[in-house]
Amino acid sequence: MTLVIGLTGSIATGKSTISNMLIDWSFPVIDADTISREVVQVGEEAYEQIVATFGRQVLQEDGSLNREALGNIVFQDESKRKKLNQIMHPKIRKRMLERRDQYVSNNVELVVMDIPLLFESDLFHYVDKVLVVYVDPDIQLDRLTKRDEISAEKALERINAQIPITEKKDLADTIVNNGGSIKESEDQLKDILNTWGIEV
Ligand SMILES: CC(C)(COP(=O)(O)OP(=O)(O)OC[C@H]1O[C@@H](n2cnc3c(N)ncnc32)[C@H](O)[C@@H]1O)[C@@H](O)C(=O)NCCC(=O)NCCS
Ligand SMILES: Nc1ncnc2c1ncn2[C@@H]1O[C@H](COP(=O)(O)OP(=O)(O)OP(=O)(O)O)[C@@H](O)[C@H]1O
Repeated sequence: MTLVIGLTGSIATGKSTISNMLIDWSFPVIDADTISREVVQVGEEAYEQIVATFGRQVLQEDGSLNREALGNIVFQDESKRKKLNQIMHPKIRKRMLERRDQYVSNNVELVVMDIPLLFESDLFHYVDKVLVVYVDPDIQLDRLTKRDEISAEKALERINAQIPITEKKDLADTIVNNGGSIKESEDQLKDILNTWGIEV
């Protein structure tokens, strides 16, 4: 039996930091952000639909997607974000589930699905356990502005495009509180996996 863990959080709470630990321990991680980049490669169906919907203003000179330009549009306008989600989410979900099913049919012990919008997109049905990477909202804002070198205003646009991390915390099977040191988070993660019968 494969245990399927849904790893989530909100923007900049530390999902990648935690998923990198799992990758270092050789557990398979299926990353929604990586897949969201695959499905918009030039010539893919989602790419064509994005150009048809948002116009060539969201392309770079070489024709590839200008992520910053598209981000500036969709994080300022919920109806445009919904349009983008309608184009991309079914395709991201399909690829993620195909990869999950491959791991399950190979009977691996554990597979992790790293999905920022696990709750927003109702994807928690596809996993056995939900692990939320939590930090207090003030730390989230501080880390996001520093990591992406953006203003608090821009950071809040992105934060407010998701369910608040304080609410996700209550929906989780368990949380890693990533407000302390990386080592403290790693210790919490090891304990959680051990509780779920996975040796690290
Ligand atoms: C708008 C885009 C082009 C901006 O690209 P950019 O490189 O700046 O950001 P990146 O993709 O690395 O996402 C960073 C974080 O933003 C948040 N985020 C991304 N898309 C969304 C969204 N539609 N709604 C809410 N939050 C989002 C997530 O926390 C994600 O981890 C891109 O985020 C995108 O294509 N989004 C739609 C697909 C999607 O929902 N991806 C999220 C994972 S399923
Ligand atoms: N425990 C920690 N202490 C200090 N800084 C941290 C800690 N964990 C993560 N960070 C930093 O906080 C920022 C956000 O972390 P990370 O990129 O892992 O978040 P994320 O949830 O994957 O973000 P996104 O939703 O954008 O994909 C990064 O700059 C990271 O280096």
